[in-house]
Amino acid sequence: MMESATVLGAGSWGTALAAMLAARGLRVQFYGRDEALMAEMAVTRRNGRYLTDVEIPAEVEPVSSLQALRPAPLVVFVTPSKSMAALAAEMGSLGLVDESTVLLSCSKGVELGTGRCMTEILHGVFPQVTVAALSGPNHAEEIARRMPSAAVVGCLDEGMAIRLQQTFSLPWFRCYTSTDVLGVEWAGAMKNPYAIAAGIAKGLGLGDNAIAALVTRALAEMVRLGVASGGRTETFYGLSGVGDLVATCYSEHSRNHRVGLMLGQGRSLSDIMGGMRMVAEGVPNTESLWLCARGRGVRTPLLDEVHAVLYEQKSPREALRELFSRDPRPEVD
Ligand SMILES: NC(=O)C1=CN([C@@H]2O[C@H](COP(=O)(O)OP(=O)(O)OC[C@H]3O[C@@H](n4cnc5c(N)ncnc54)[C@H](O)[C@@H]3O)[C@@H](O)[C@H]2O)C=CC1
Ligand SMILES: O=C(CO)COP(=O)(O)O
Repeated sequence: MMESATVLGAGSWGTALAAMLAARGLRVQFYGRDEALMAEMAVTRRNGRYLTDVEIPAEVEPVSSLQALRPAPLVVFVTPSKSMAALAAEMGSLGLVDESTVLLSCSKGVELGTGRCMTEILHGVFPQVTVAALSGPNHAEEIARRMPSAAVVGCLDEGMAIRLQQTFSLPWFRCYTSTDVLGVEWAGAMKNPYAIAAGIAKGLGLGDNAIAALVTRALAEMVRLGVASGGRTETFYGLSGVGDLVATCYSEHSRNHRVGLMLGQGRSLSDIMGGMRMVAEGVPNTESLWLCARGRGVRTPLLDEVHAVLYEQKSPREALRELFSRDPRPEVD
C-alpha cells in the first residue's frame, strides 16, 4: 500500500480519484491549474466546477501550482491526453519524479502524430520509472457517489500492478490486474470514437438492433487495431475493452456519446464543442487513431466514418448509407 499520492488534473475523474485515494487512507496532493477554484476547494471541500455535490475529504490537499508540490511515491496523471507530454516534462524539470516514483495514467487517449499511448509518453520522459495505466467502465459521476464499479490496472511489472490494485481497491471499487499495459490503454482510447458513433446512431433515431451491431463491429475494429499496436486480444474482451465500450456507448454520462447524439441530431461539431466544458477525448482520438490505422494498414470502416463526420464534413446519414453499401464480408476473417 502507498501512503500518499499526487493527482494531476482537477476535472471530474481527477476529483473522483482523489476522493477514492483519500477513502483508502492516502494523503493526496490534488493539483488543478485554476488558482481560484483550488483555493475555494480548500475552504468549501467541494470542486466548484466538476462533480460539485461530492465532498472532498480532509486528506485531500488542493494545490494550484506544480512548484508547490512535494515528491510523492505515486503520481496519477488525469488531465486530457493532449496535455500529458508537457505535464510530464514539467514534473521532470521540477524534480518531482525519481526512480522510486510510480506513474499511473488514468487518461484515455493516443497522442496525435506519434500514436503513443500515455504510458509510452511517460516512459519517454522517465525511462527508469515504473509506469502503469488504470482503465475500465468508470464514469466519474458514479464512482464519486460510491456506486459499484470495476477497473483494470495494467503494468508490465506484475508486482507493481498488485500494489496499485491494493491501493485503489475499495468496497465499491474492484480492481483487476494485467501485464498488458498497451492493450489496456489502446482499449481505453479506442472506445471513445465508437461512443461518438453510438451517440450519432441514437441521434439519427436508429434502434437497438443497429446500436448492438455497431458495438459488436466496433469491438472487432478495436481488436484489429489494438493487436496491431501491441495489445493482446483477450484484453479487449475485458473491462478496459468491451466493458468500457458498452458503458460509454449506452450511457448518458458519456461526453463522447453526447457529442455523437448532438451530431446525429444535426448540430455542427464546432457548435457542440463551443458549448462543452468537459473533454470529449473521442474528438481528438478519432484523428490520432485514424492516422494510426492508416499507417498500420488496419481496416476500420466505422472509425473511418466517424472521422469523415468529424473532420471531412460528411453528414451522419451519408456515413450510415456508406457503411451499409460496402461489399458483403464474412463476420470473422
Ligand atoms: N470523466 C470520466 O468519467 C472519466 C474520464 N477519463 C479520462 O480522464 C481524462 C480527464 O477526463 P476528465 O477528468 O473527465 O476531464 P474534465 O473535462 O472533467 O477535466 C479536465 C481537467 O483537466 C484540466 N487540464 C487540462 N489541461 C491541463 C494541464 N495542462 N494541466 C493541468 N490541468 C489541465 C482542466 O482544467 C480540467 O480541470 C480524460 O482522458 C478522460 O478520457 C477516464 C475515465 C473516466
Ligand atoms: O471513460 C469514461 C468512462 O469509462 C468516460 O467517458 P466519456 O469521456 O465519454 O465521458
